[in-house]
Amino acid sequence: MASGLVLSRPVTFVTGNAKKLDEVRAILGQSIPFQSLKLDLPELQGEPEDISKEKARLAAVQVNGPVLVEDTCLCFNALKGLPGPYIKWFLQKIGHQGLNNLLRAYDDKSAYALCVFSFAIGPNSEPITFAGKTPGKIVLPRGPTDFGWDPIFQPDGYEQTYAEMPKEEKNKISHRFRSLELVKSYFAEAGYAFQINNV
Ligand SMILES: O=P(O)(O)OP(=O)(O)OP(=O)(O)OC[C@H]1O[C@@H](n2cnc3c(O)ncnc32)[C@H](O)[C@@H]1O
Ligand SMILES: [Mg+2]
Repeated sequence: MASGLVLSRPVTFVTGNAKKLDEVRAILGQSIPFQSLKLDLPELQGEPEDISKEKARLAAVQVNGPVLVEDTCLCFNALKGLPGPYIKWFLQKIGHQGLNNLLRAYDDKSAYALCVFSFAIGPNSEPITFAGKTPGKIVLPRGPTDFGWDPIFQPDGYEQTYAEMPKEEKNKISHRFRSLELVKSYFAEAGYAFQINNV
């Protein structure tokens, strides 16, 4: 077997969010074999990369093996990147309308979606991060409301919000897709393979 990133177990993608898992499955296809585990990991406060890395460390301890996690932010330029990693709580408390209201005092409605994947080989390894970004703007909600802030995010160059787009279209341009492109290149360059009986 060629040397490289040879793991004794497949990677486990750990998330508490079923919609993320659906997208990761659709985007990765057969390119990286993985299993999933539903766990709501505690999250640090701070910079997106640090939050994502810490999630990976905690996940690797729980799984005791190789893990992928991600943390997703929605960043308003007028608010210097906030709500950013705290978007989940803002969305839960004030909803789509409240998020629009936050920007009423500003002409600048531009924003970006940021997804930071982290990969850790195991509980004792330093996680590696992969950040994907999609620029856009915050609009009044349009489209189905089944996934987070999709109805209020309209990516640059599109007339539709993420929620209004066919899933395949979102998955070609999304923050998650862009981050996963980097993950895929990393695994391809590292010569990823997993061998059940090795190690
Ligand atoms: O277990 P984890 O993976 O942390 O799942 P989570 O739902 O807690 O996710 P985050 O901590 O990354 O918080 C991101 C918030 O943004 C939402 N979200 C994530 N990706 C999204 C996307 O592509 N479109 C719309 N909303 C999204 C998600 O539902 C959360 O409310
Ligand atoms: Mg979370």
